[in-house]
Amino acid sequence: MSILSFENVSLDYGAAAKTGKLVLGAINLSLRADEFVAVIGRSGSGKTSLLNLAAGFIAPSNGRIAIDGVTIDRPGADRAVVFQDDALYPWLNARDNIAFPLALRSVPRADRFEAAEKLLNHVGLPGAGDKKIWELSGGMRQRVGIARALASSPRFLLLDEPLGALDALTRGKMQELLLTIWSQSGAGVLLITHSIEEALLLATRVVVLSPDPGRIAADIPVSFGREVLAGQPVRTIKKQNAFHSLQETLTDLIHDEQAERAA
Ligand SMILES: Nc1ncnc2c1ncn2[C@@H]1O[C@H](COP(=O)(O)OP(=O)(O)OP(=O)(O)O)[C@@H](O)[C@H]1O
Repeated sequence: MSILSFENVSLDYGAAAKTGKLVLGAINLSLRADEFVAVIGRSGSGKTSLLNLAAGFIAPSNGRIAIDGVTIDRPGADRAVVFQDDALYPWLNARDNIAFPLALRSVPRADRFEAAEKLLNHVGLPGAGDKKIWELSGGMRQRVGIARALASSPRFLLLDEPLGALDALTRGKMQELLLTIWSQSGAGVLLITHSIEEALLLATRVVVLSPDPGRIAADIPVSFGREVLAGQPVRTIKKQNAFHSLQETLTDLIHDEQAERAA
């Protein structure tokens, strides 16, 4: 089983940032390919920076990020990224957006078409392949973005607030889709979210980043996502005492000075 690891990783954005400020300090974190890790933390605590490091978009100032012991120094097909802004190509229809990573790998057109159709079904958009991007709702666009991320069969899905711009109802449906995809794809998930509730509902571990410099204040195993996958209604899960109590703990860790004390 693949493991994505941050080994003593620190980050400053160097002279270009003109602050010289350490954004992340000595992060040690491992993500197995059967885990769903949600990262929460105050604005500016370094969540997106952490994800960009895992994606290989930026390099650490110290330490290293590795998959199965091999250092990551660039983006790769083994890691797929989905952002809040779907970043789809407006000149391509839904099917060709999904098939794009396969076209880059010179997969024959008929095979790309077939794979994209399967992925459209998988994300709940059967028959939508010919749709133009501007014909799709925000939720549908994120579904296409997730399908495109899955097209390269990544070992890790790196999700930066992918549901942040969606209305509550759509977000709820998409949360369940993310869980299903995680359980079926065999890819590990690293999810950045501002929603404590979302982190608790989806993740197998919730990591709290505290700021200045960003460091891990808590790393808490949770299991509500498995209850969702087993068909337990989300509203029932959210009523559990255990859910409330973890919600409070995480809120305190993020908003109180406890984060600093716990580090
Ligand atoms: N490209 C960059 N150049 C310089 N500084 C940056 C850059 N990107 C982020 N920063 C700084 O790094 C710190 C952490 O930013 P980051 O976006 O990783 O935090 P975040 O926790 O994701 O924040 P938010 O929740 O607001 O999205 C901030 O102080 C930010 O200003």
